[in-house]
Amino acid sequence: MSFVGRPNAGKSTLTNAMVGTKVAITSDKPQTTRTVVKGIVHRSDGQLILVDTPGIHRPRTLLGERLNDLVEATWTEVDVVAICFPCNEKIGPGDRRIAENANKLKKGIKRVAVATKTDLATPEQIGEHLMSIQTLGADLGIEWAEIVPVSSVNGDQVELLADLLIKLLPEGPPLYPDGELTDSPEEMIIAELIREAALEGVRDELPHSIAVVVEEMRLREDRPEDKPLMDIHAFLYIERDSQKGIVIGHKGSRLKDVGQRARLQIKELLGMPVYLDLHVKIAKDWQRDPRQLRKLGF
Ligand SMILES: Nc1nc2c(ncn2[C@@H]2O[C@H](COP(=O)(O)OP(=O)(O)OP(=O)(O)O)[C@@H](O)[C@H]2O)c(=O)[nH]1
Repeated sequence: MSFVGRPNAGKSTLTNAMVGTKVAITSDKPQTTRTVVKGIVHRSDGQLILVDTPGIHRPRTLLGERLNDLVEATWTEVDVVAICFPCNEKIGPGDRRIAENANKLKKGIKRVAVATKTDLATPEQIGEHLMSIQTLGADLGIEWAEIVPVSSVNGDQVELLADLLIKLLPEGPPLYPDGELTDSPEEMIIAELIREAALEGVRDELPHSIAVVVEEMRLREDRPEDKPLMDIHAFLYIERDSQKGIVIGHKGSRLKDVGQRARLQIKELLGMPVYLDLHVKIAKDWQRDPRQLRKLGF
């Protein structure tokens, strides 16, 4: 199944809350998610495969177009599409467009509405929000299989959502081995963790300009077996020379801080200490350049 919704609706946070571990990075900047991440929830009554997708938006760059295409391609592969409508924001034209698109999907796909971020709204606001979702469904002729309010931050109703979603899935053999929580390669998760750390505290256009690629990752040689160390070399790409100063900070302080925060997360992921070598590079206007996009994995 797949969570969809406009940027910042809380899709990645909900994916992580359901999987119980961080498989997708999150931030308060819209359009953080750039890849399709699969999170797997293992339960006694079934396996729920969550496909976290980039938020749908009006594309302004080639990257934006590619991301929208990716989402629409995902929609054809799933059994359930759950549209996220954050409770702290009114339902707007963006939500409507997404719901309309979801409605064009093939007949068998079930539609679920998830009212996210309930912790940010009063019970009255949540009530009104649920009514608006109902009305939107009626307007567009969408039959919601469920409408579920949740909070990923305090965990409210997250378990219930998993119960309801599993019931909507067709019966079949498990698709992933027990214990596997994501299908993303380790290098990709690591690059994402670095990007997440780099997004903290940057503003305006800069969050969109940042891309991270892990160039090399290998166990340090000559280490005792019980004291492994992973060497990781990564590049943090930006689009313009003028962005360099902000990312690196005074005497490299900001980059150092980003590296430190990312390193702790990577250490937790890999279960071993990590040496992270992080360099900043310029890939001029990469969001609009097909060649650069390819190089960066889009
Ligand atoms: N208070 C509260 N904040 C939430 C909740 N879920 C998500 N957020 C916050 O909302 C922001 C966006 O969350 P994401 O999960 O990154 O949203 P997304 O829909 O994946 O966003 P894109 O990647 O931009 O498409 C982050 O700052 C989250 O911490 C929630 O249940 N409660």
